[in-house]
Amino acid sequence: MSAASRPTLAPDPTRVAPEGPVIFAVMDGVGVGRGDEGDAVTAALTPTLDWLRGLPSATTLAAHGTAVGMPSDKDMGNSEVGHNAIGAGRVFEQGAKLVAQSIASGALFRGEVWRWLIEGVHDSREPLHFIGLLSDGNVHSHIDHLLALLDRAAADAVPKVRVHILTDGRDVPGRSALRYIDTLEAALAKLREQGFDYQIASGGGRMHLTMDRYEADWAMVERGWDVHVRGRARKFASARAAVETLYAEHPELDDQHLPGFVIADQGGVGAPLGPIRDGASVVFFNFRGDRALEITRAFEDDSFTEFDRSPRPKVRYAGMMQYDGDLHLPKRFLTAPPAIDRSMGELLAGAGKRQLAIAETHKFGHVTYFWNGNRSAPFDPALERYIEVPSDAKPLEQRPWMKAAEVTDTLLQALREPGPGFDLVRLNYANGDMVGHTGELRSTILAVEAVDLCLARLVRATEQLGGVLIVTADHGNADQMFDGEGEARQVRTSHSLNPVPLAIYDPREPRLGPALSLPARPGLSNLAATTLSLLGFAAPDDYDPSLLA
Ligand SMILES: O=C(O)[C@H](O)COP(=O)(O)O
Ligand SMILES: [Mn+2]
Ligand SMILES: [Mn+2]
Repeated sequence: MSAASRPTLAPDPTRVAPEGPVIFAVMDGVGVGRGDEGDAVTAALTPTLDWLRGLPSATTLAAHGTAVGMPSDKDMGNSEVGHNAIGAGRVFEQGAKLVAQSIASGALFRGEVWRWLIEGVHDSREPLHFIGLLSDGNVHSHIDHLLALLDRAAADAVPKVRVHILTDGRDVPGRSALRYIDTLEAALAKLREQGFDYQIASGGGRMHLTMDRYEADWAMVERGWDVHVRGRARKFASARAAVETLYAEHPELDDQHLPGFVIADQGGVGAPLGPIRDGASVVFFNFRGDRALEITRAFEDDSFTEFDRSPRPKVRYAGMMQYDGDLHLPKRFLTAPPAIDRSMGELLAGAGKRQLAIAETHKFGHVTYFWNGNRSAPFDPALERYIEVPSDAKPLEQRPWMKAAEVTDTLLQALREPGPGFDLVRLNYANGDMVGHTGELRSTILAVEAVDLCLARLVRATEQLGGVLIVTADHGNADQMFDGEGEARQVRTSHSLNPVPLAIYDPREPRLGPALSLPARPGLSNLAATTLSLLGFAAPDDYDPSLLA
């Protein structure tokens, strides 16, 4: 967009921007729990967070369910919807809801992309393949969407379907894969009774294959290519047999980390059921983009060099959604993504303000792509600097400090460079969330403590630079490491439904933080207007209101 056509921001005459930067720190996955045994945030030694939460400007924010555009308040928050709400200052109906609506209204199946996929396999007699995350987590996908697509494929007389399943264990209980496999198998068996050849063809853990994000580990995607496309992995007679065998052989693994497998005919010793060949149609049925972009590029990108795809099948490929609006990935998609426009990043770029976004690899796209409304490119490269601090590929429960210190080092160095400073810093600490997903309580406590050490450095830098510090989170995770109590207690690897903390530290204020004026249910979507206000601007009228009094 040219500078002339960019939306503009009006000044807020009642506010004076600080001399230094507004530093907006997202502690990923650090919610406000119940202070019980499984609350790693309360258990952690966090003197700085405790002090921040004692400021008059501290409160808690809704970060799940309808407050972030999810279908219902039973839905957890997640990084995508959380950072979208933070960045855009409004609540948009998110992928989970848009796909469900489009299926319910039939719009998805009336669209030309669905018809193109179906026509392709009618002509080629190759299967229609579905690849995606098999659970009801509703973070990246929902099994109900897959079931609806299968029914419709049968109604459209597609004779042969192959499903490639990624087991979850990260947005749902750690070992719950069989539940979803049984549901899927029952639906497939029903369709087979009607004469259709519909089968599960391959699978594996989502954190072992296919669903890498932000190019942290391309080898994961290559493993997925081998399993789904080439049909190369250990063979089993059924997905249930695969998962049961892998559970028994690897007592330490949950569903997210299961090795890849293929289903083969002749009771598991014959040919793999579903390699992807020329003429096939392929639907990646996840709606969320971060972990869908790399496999999408492997299918679509002609100048791809990340690994050797040969022989690369010529297929008709579509995503459940478009995953990146700037890069137009994928080219074809079944549901239009939320039309997130005029995010705070775009408005500030339009106002000539300088922004720095920084995180380690695991969360790099959260402060860039998600924050910008699922666009990866800066609005104005002359005004925006995006810094990725490389993550380790090592098990995070063994290194819960992750790269928090390095992120802070790099940030503080950038803030002390000579020349025009940054007006806004967008920062994410991955620890609470990424280590929370391992289900390891002790490691997660350390993860939260590592973040707290960094917050202390941010507090000092804020004072030295004459800035303002905003500390919050995108959703809970570390705050709830168990489900159930007593005998029924289970490790919880997924996010929580808890609210998240908010504190604004402004050393210029007599009570060290601005007075807040809170709506009935303050949420993440109030933070964009709040941030713009701290920077001396009035937010657009359709933004959810600022929390400053
Ligand atoms: O992708 C993931 O790691 C989980 O499904 C959700 O976690 P996030 O929303 O914090 O990324
Ligand atoms: Mn997150
Ligand atoms: Mn998470």
